[in-house]
Amino acid sequence: MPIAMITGATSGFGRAAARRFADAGWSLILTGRRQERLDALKHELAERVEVLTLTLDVRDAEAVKHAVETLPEAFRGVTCLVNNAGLALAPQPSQRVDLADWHTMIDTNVTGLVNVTHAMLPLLIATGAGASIINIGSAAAKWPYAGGHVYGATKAFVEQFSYNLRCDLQGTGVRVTDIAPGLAETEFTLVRTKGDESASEALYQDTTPLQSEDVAEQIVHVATLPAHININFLEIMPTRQSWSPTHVERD
Ligand SMILES: NC(=O)C1=CN([C@@H]2O[C@H](COP(=O)(O)OP(=O)(O)OC[C@H]3O[C@@H](n4cnc5c(N)ncnc54)[C@H](OP(=O)(O)O)[C@@H]3O)[C@@H](O)[C@H]2O)C=CC1
Ligand SMILES: O=CCS(=O)(=O)O
Repeated sequence: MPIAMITGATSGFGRAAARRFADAGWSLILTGRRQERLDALKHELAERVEVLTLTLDVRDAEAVKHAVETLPEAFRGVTCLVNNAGLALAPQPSQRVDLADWHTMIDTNVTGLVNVTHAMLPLLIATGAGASIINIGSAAAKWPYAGGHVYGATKAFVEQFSYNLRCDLQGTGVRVTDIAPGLAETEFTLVRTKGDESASEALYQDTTPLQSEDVAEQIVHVATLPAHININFLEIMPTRQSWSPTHVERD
């Protein structure tokens, strides 16, 4: 059976992708910091598929390296790495942001993603044809908005890193895709606002955001394409989201 390793499997897209991969019969390596959520997901899925959970903070390069190096033999033949763990913080304008929040986004969305990718490359290259790395970027990589500051910039990194990685991996059979969702209803806004449930509810109210399952469906679709096909970039928005005009300041 093919194996998917998913970072950030305790919530949102990552958890939905775990369920969707399980529907397709894939074995799973599920990671995140919240052990109890990993346990619950393993309990849910382990009757159907093989599941290994790793309590892991992607920002900790040594811990990531050690976890990958000590993967049990049965889980080393990874077919798909889903680099999904990530977050936004500080929805306020740059001039009112705590520097620590910018660092946390960079440490997670950029450093964490490269930590996991670097550790996993030998395994994915050993798998070869049909293997893939799916990086979860964001529409915020391309479309600026007030309060997007470092978050959008980290996702622009994810997009360009994905393309550059593709160049290096040419000839190995390993594919690379940046999936860039727009507005999606997960715990994302609760994290961004540090627990403001009313702000989270207000953002998704009276519209039709993407759901985790919509993004999970695309992740599994990309991972299960024939080995000769590489989707480079896949931006997904709700039908009810499009682009705003630029803002003009007036007296
Ligand atoms: N929702 C949206 O509108 C969009 C989200 N995205 C991106 O999708 C990805 C998933 O977000 P989403 O599902 O929406 O949000 P959630 O908050 O629901 O899930 C985020 C996941 O990331 C994990 N995570 C966060 N920090 C770390 C860390 N340091 N180490 C390990 N795992 C971590 C969390 O696990 P735990 O806390 O247990 O560690 C959790 O499982 C993110 O990269 C996000 O930027 C992109 C576009 C749109
Ligand atoms: O990546 C998340 C989507 S948005 O909140 O930046 O639009």
